[in-house]
Amino acid sequence: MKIQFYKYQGTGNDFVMIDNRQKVLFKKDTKLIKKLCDRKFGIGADGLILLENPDVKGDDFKMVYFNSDGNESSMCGNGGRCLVAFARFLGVIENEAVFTAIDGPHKATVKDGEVSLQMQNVNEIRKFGNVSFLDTGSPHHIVFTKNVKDLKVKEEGAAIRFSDVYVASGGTNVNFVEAQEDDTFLVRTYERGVEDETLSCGTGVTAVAIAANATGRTTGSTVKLIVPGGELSVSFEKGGDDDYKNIWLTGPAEQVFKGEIEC
Ligand SMILES: N[C@H](CCC[C@H](N)C(=O)O)C(=O)O
Repeated sequence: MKIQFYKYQGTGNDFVMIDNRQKVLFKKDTKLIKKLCDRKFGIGADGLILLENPDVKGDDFKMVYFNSDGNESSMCGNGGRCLVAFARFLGVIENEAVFTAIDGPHKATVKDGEVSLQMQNVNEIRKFGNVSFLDTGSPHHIVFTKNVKDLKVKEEGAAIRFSDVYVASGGTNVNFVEAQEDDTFLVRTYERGVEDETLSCGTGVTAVAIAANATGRTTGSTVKLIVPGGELSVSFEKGGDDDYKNIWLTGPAEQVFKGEIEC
């Protein structure tokens, strides 16, 4: 069977995109999805995303996300932004989208080559000294530290991701953060399900921006995140303590190439 695919990347977080409105791909085929994401034996990507017909009235489409280990996973912020760009390329939307992903409904807008994605509200943030933990559609352990550029992210991230604290609940993503200015942070991320450092993590930088505000490390409601793959921004409204809504993740999302693969 030949499958047509498109390759997208958002600040270096890269994805195989498939228009699955005609049900070309069998979702439970973990082995196939893992192979398609393999950087030597397949197309190569951090994840694979299906654009599907909407289940919810009023939606433009549905998002189904798989990590490169082949397993369906929680929300992908950069992937959601790339999916909106893909839907626009296919003519499914113009410059606005409403869709449903595993973590619920999302709105998105496309403007000046950037995609802004509304993320789920946050109302629970656990804080222990320089560590925070919160879920922005995916779980994120955040370490505020120094000299982030010298860290062994894969090693140190895996140790936390597979620690007793998290392993029973399915693990977590791990973000190492260094303040640059009041409203700017450097972030490097170890991603669950990729089991390596990725060049960017959308739900991760969203979690970092909110944790920075919730712990008083930034006073603004728009935060710039510098990741190895580029720059993203996160804006939000703060209600009461640890109560954040109207959260938007903004950044580039580009088509790299398209292809066909026999599988
Ligand atoms: N690896 C994450 C999902 C993708 C998150 C990331 N690619 C993003 O942009 O949010 C997890 O299993 O929790």
